[in-house]
Amino acid sequence: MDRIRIVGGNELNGVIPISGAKNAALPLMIASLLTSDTLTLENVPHLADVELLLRILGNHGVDVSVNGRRERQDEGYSRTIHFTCRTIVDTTAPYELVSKMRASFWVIGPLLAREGRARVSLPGGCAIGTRPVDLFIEGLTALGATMEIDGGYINATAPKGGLIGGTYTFPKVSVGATHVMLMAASLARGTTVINNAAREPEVVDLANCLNAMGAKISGAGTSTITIEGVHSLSGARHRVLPDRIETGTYAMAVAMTGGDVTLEGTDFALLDTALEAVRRAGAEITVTPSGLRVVGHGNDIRPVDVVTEPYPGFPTDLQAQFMGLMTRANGVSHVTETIFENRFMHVQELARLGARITLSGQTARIEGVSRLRGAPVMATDLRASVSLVIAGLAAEGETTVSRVYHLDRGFERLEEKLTRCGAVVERITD
Ligand SMILES: CC(=O)N[C@H]1[C@@H](OP(=O)(O)OP(=O)(O)OC[C@H]2O[C@@H](n3ccc(=O)[nH]c3=O)[C@H](O)[C@@H]2O)O[C@H](CO)[C@@H](O)[C@@H]1O
Ligand SMILES: C=C(OP(=O)(O)O)C(=O)O
Repeated sequence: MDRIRIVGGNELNGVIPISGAKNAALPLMIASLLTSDTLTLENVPHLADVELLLRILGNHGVDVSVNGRRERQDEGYSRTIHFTCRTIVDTTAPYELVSKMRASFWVIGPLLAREGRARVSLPGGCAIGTRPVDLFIEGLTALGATMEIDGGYINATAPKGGLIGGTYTFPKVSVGATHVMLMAASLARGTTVINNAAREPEVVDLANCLNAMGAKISGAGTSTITIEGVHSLSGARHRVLPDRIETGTYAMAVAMTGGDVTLEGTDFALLDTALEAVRRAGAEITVTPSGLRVVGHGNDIRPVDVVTEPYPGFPTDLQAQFMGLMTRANGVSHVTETIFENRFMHVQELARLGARITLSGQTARIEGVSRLRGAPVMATDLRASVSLVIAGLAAEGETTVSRVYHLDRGFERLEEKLTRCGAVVERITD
């Protein structure tokens, strides 16, 4: 199993190109199930989750072609992929595939809308929380579907003639269930209104793509989304938006190590709450014509309290990284996690590097230390693993991060991007 070896202590200086967003690419790829025409997605990141979803979509009958053209001649980071699903050949999403990645459950929306039925395995248990699917069941039921659980699967059936527009008010904000409602309601008969919808930029990206395919969605990015169902959707060409979580992660890395890095191809507005927190911690962040410039001062990090919230609040997917940054602050900070009940597994690993963190319920109290020391640590989930990388970059000596497959789910060419900015980071394949 691969490990990442880091020798800490270097500043980061240079340019980091930001990839297309994993969390936008996944629902966009799933939207290809809604049409028999070709959906072309540009800027699709090369990640383990994307590769797995390509397999899952292939299972349903999606024909995939990657045109191989490198959009960045020198880097080859993003790809343009064409998805064509002339007919859905299988409406079952099996346990073996769905249990590996939660987002694959979202195929339930397009399968149900286009074929009138879907049998989709319940997603696997995930380390960061229980992550139930009750909101998907309630939401699709509001569109007239019958939803039954049988042998670990959800059997979803649309009424004769297809899904029917309806009104659904989410009792709790859910990104994935909002994606699924957008896709399902686009092909329903009549108008659907979703209240308390997720407002994440990835939801807006999906709605923009669906509209380019002929859907009639308004209000994406606000809490109330209205979808007028259409009879069919066509193909489209759409560019995946930049990865705000990758952007924030590298901004926090620079704030921690010190240095001067331009994050290319990204947009401050996608994550202003998180970047304001990094500014308050002492880094200078300016908007440039090509993205963002982050200047960090390493040893002069101020303590900042954050609370995770649905967008536009501080993202849970940057909580671990921010905690990593706070381990070296000049004082005490607090990080409160309100989205997932078990998203503090990085705490005990950061402690191996010398961090002083105590947990009380959903709040971590972090007492900044003047230095961290390298150690072997274990990645427990995607964002936790990158928080260990960030801390390792600022620690004295050598850190090895095991279980790197978590990192490969969501960070494209991480070691290459960091090495180009002066870090000592390498992958060790045993
Ligand atoms: C691939 C992808 O885009 N993943 C993101 C997506 O996950 P995902 O879409 O799975 O997260 P949700 O927004 O659905 O989850 C938010 C909260 O709602 C709960 N919930 C959700 C559905 C449901 O039926 N019942 C229920 O109780 C969850 O357990 C969680 O506590 O949004 C999360 C919150 O921003 C991010 O951390 C993930 O990176
Ligand atoms: C939690 C994440 O992904 P997933 O929802 O696929 O588990 C994430 O991207 O941080």
